[in-house]
Amino acid sequence: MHVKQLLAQKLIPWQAARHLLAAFRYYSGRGGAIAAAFVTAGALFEGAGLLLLVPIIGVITHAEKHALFEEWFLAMGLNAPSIRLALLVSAFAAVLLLRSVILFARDIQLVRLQTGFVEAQRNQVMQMLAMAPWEEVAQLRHARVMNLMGAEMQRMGNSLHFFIQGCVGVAMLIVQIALAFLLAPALAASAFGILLLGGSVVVLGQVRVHGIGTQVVTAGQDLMNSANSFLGGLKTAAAQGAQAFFITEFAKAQRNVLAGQLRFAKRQASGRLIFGVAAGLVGGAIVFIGFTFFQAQSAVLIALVLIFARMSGPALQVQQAAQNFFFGVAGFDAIKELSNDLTCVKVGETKTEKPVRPDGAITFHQVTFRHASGGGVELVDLEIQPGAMVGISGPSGAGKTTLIDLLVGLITPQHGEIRIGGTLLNAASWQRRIAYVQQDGFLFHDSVRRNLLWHAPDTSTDEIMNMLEMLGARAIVERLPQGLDSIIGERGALLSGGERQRLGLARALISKPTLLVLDEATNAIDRAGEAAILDSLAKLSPRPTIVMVTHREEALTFCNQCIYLEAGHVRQQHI
Ligand SMILES: Nc1ncnc2c1ncn2[C@@H]1O[C@H](COP(=O)(O)OP(=O)(O)OP(=O)(O)O)[C@@H](O)[C@H]1O
Repeated sequence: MHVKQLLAQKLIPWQAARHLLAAFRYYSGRGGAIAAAFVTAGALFEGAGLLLLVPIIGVITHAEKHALFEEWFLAMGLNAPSIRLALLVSAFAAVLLLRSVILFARDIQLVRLQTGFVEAQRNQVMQMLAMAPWEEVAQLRHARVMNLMGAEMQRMGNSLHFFIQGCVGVAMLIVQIALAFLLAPALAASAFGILLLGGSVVVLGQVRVHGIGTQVVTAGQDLMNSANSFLGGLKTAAAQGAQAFFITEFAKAQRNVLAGQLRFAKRQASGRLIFGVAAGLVGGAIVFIGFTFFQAQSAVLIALVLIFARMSGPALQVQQAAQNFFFGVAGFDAIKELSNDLTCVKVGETKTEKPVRPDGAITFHQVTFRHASGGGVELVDLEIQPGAMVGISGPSGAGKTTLIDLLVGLITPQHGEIRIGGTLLNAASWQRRIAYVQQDGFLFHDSVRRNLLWHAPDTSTDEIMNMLEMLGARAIVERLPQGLDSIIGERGALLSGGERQRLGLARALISKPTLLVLDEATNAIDRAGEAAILDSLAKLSPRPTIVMVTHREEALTFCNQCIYLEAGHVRQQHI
């Protein structure tokens, strides 16, 4: 009834566990078979060591001889106890040595598999995120991804670690049980009867921890979200003296994580307590039942007590492993959930495409794209000639960014079509010729040089400096302590907004794009500076096609095609 109830209520996540183990088996392949061989060998050597204890105790206590070894000793003509003991102890030491070597190799192989699997999962998620359609990625909470890549991956790794430990424990138990039956079948059977009865109830009651695991996943995401918001809004909060809000939010999220972890730790500790008590009771029961009902030989009785005492280790290991495994499976659930939310595109599907050379015009024919919110663009007709400088303007929410996203292939038209030189836009090949600069740029915590060469690693220092000169950024870089090799902080935090935008533009131009897209990419630069940059862009020869979104009238004077959008429709177009 108890088991049925657990299955019906899905308190134990069998399916998630099966998925995790299937993924692990697929990953580990031959390495898994090697690990299994080590685990088995380790358990067998452990058993061999225990088995040797019986004659050793027999010789030491001058007790009854055990038939298993006695026949062998007689056949070899070995009768002196000291010789027998020397032989047995040497064999015991050799077995222990071999066992230690096997356990060493086993542990290394298991850690290799476990960490390798986590690494493979991380790479897979990264690839999934990088290749998924932009509309889907745009909806993801960053905190969810960060929490998944850090804490949940770690927990999934732990879950596997404990699964492996559980397998090791089971292998040890099987050998020890076999040994107990070999030595005294009837006595071992009665001891196991007691053990199985109590053990199954305890184990099933104790592994119901998946709910706690899921609670910790949610709490972890909240914690990460809180930390993200804190870092993002720190300057605003500091300027307004509102840091207390972030601190309270963070503390609340942290309390939830701790509460989940504490609940789990309590469950674990109670499991250990129950096992401690049970182990003592079983040991006592063996001695009592063995002596009273089975008149067991003392050497066998001592060996059995030793075996059972040793079994409590692996048995506890199995129980705790099951708990930790199901607790950590929630981490794998979170990864699966993310992959369900994203459309998977294989890397191979895109890499083979040749970059498109848009010798002809870019044409939009009756293009419509509506976001889930209802905003977007509708029935847009456009033609952009190669080398044109196009300005897109319109009020906030008019659909300018949506139009740009369609142009660069981040989203696909729900109606109508976009053609490049007469061929339907193929995002994978088209995007390799595009440089896209946003308002807030995309600078990472690294040197100026590495930020600029992100897309064109072979560019020479001279070329970089010329480009910076053209964009009025040479002096900015020369002022920095290590010039091009100066670190510019997280998202370029050590530079001004205008300086960041100039570097963003430099990076775009260094990649020599066919289409340069500027989404309010110069709005933080003073008007004179912006005019100088746009003038330089207009004079580029050969000039890429430039499409820029801007709110500034002056910027539009540099364009030879202006598109005015309103409520998702092209209202005016001047060529
Ligand atoms: N990912 C999205 N999901 C849902 N709605 C969106 C999404 N992106 C944009 N929208 C909505 O679509 C409309 C057009 O947005 P878009 O970003 O294209 O406007 P915009 O002209 O670039 O505005 P702004 O000048 O303020 O940047 C807006 O109403 C916006 O709320």
